Amino acid sequence: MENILELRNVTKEYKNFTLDHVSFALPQGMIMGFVGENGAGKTTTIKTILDVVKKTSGEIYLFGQPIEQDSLQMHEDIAVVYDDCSISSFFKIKDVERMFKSFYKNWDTAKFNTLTERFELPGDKKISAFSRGMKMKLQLAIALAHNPKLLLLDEPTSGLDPIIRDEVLDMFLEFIQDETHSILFSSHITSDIEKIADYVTFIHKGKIIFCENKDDLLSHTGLLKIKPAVFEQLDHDSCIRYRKTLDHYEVLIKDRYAFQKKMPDAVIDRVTLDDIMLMYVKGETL
Ligand SMILES: Nc1ncnc2c1ncn2[C@@H]1O[C@H](COP(=O)(O)OP(=O)(O)OP(=O)(O)O)[C@@H](O)[C@H]1O
Repeated sequence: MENILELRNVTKEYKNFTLDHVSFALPQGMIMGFVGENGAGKTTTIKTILDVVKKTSGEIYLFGQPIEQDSLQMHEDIAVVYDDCSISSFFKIKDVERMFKSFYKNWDTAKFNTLTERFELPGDKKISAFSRGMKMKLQLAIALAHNPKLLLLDEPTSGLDPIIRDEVLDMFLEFIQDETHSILFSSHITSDIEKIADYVTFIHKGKIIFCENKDDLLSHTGLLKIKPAVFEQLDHDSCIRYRKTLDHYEVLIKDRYAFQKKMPDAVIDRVTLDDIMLMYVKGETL
């Protein structure tokens, strides 16, 4: 399987923040969820891929080729959606259509119209009168209407109500159906990532903590609650992080099936992405 996007040791140094040797690969036909707390470096990573932010060092490969500096802003095969809408607030939908039609060779007016209708975006209002959710839907319609191969989405579902969010997630799944399209999307709504992502990449303070197959991650990782006496005897290799509460310990277990064999009586709970992130950020290593 080819990688549609690959970052190798990408670094960006700001005064008070460093994107620190970020490496991960997104295979063709896959969706990668990009998670991390506020200020972890998700937007900076996405902007670095697009060369909107100049990387300090490292390599980025798109469609198997190293990216050419300054050539990406209007790349036909890439669409970007940021969490803030930069389209002129004086425009109406027909102006947006006219502008993007002139930018993109592969622009599909029929698709754009179908999407704006599906999203119930009003043709008679200026963008300035659009709600946050409406602006997000407009950006998604633009992104999908120029038939890109790679979608880079920064918080694409924030501000959308649950019904539209569900519809948008289904559209993302439709988008990758032919196995030649891929999506990298950052989100704080981890249930969205659990629902549609094939891979999860977790960034913390500018460093990649893991990039894993989502199903493997969620099925193998487990949460163990134990008394202090049992905690003292734990095999360190099985544990990722632990937290001490008033009367017991919570331990994030790397492979709950292997661990269960070693401790058949242990009760190991399934975890969510939120549990995993919380333990990595707040927990301690053994
Ligand atoms: N132009 C800039 N100059 C200096 N520092 C910056 C600049 N842009 C971003 N940063 C810093 O880089 C860090 C990472 O920011 P970034 O926006 O990438 O985080 P994020 O993971 O997308 O956060 P959020 O989830 O809140 O959107 C922050 O500390 C931010 O202040």
